[in-house]
Amino acid sequence: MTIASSFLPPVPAASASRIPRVLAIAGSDPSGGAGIQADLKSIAAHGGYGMAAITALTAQNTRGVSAVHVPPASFLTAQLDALSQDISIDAVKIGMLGEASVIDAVRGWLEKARPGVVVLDPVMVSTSGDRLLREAAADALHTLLPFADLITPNLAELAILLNEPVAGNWAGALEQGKRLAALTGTTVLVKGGHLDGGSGTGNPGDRSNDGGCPDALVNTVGLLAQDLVVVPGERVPTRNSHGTGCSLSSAIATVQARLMGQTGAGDWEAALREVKPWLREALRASDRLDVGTGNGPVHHFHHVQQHTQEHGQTSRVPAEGAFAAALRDAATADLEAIHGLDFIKALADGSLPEKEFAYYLAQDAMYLNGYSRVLARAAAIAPTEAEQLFWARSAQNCLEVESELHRTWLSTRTADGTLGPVTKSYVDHLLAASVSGSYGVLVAAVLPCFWLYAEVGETLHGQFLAAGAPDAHPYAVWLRTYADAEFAAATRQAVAYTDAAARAASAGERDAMTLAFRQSARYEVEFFDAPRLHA
Ligand SMILES: Nc1ncnc2c1ncn2[C@@H]1O[C@H](COP(=O)(O)OP(=O)(O)OP(=O)(O)O)[C@@H](O)[C@H]1O
Ligand SMILES: Cc1ncc(CO)c(N)n1
Repeated sequence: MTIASSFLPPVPAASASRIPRVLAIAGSDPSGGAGIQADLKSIAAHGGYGMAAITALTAQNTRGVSAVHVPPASFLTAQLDALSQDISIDAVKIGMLGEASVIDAVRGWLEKARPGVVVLDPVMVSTSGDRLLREAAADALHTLLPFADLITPNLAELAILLNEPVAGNWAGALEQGKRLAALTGTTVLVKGGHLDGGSGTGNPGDRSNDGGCPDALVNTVGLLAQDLVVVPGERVPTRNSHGTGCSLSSAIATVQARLMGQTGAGDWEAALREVKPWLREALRASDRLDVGTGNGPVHHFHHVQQHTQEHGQTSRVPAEGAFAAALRDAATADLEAIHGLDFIKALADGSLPEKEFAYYLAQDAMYLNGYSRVLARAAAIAPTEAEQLFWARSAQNCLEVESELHRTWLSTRTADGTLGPVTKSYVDHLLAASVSGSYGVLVAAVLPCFWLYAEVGETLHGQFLAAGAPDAHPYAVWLRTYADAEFAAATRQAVAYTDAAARAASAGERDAMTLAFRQSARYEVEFFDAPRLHA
């Protein structure tokens, strides 16, 4: 076998849906947010098969780089040769190179292997401000640029590559991008991550300004539909921007390789438009990772459903809002049943006998006393202080409403003070949920009293207003106060906490939550029907 033929990769089987094989030639970030670790996650997140030839080892975390070790460049060549002798590589992403000998090794390999897609992220300085490329290696890097199909410098790297001051604004950065494209004959992606779009503090890792975050593709040789394609983007207010550059370049390389496989031609603009929203959501979801105390990593797999393990069985964690939406669906029939009740219809049109209204008020006061104790129990076992405070406040509110009922509505009425059968069953059900030991089951059980009450209130209030809010209506005062904006806000909060509890729960616990919620929703119907039966 000749030396040259040993570099010829096996002919790939033609298939439109082939998984792109993407090689990252980059440094290691042991904290997992940047470097090859980020590259492999990004490649996988875009459906590629990731490979990694390591140029350098760094000792770093989310606060900074404390040491860099560059193994002999000949060993990098050995890694690269091992890959290209065996595997067809659809795309290469190049990241941290460290020093000139490494750059020479990569260039030597690219000359032989000629991969179809080469994206070069000219990594020089980390987010934390630490050098990842020796100053003396800048010239060597220039010799590598013409081998790239896409170069992805940030604003500082763009300036260094051109030997110019850092652009003061986006227009200046685009001009620099054009100059670099002309100089290298390559397409340049100008990244807006470091633009100071608003109230940012200017600290290296602080992206917390409120301007946009555009990126732009620039070239001068007709590889794009236009010389300049600006892709606008929303700026995510987070300091978790560690590795955004690495993640973006690997993702683009992967999508470009996929497009090449599907259509035979790449499309940088399409690749960028696909990757940018993914990166935005990865930044948005970064808090969920809770990694490190500095500039944390982005959540590469934010779009993948989380799973929980229970009794050796894996179950899907519902997407945010999905559990609450399912509960709401389950309660639709109950809500319709409530609106069909004689009690509600008569309350709305004013024909409700006073005796039934008085019964309802007296039972409501008794119910609220029990409900308040159950809410206090939710406060006691709440997982966060915000939730503790919310349930404690709700418990207090209930007691205040109860005493208000006695002070005003009930003081002038004669109502039977004995606990009615529906009130007793409903409160017993809530008390059972409160000793179930599950916070999720407890909050699901108390939710219908917020949710259905708020929705019934809104409908009745709306009907009352639509009828011209007649003062002569016997229950006018009651109906006027029924729809309360503060209560509606508390209801939304209770729904959100229940949804979050469901996402943290096991599948079995979620089922128990659903059951507890449905039973309470049923009791809401019966509670409104009780005056007709028991007054
Ligand atoms: N706060 C943010 N909100 C939205 N997008 C962002 C934000 N910060 C960076 N980006 C995007 O991340 C990508 C990388 O841009 P950036 O200019 O940060 O590169 P970089 O400095 O090379 O990254 P790194 O932090 O990994 O060194 C770009 O697509 C940019 O638009
Ligand atoms: C290994 C490595 N490569 C690139 C970067 C740039 O984010 C980093 N911090 N670490």
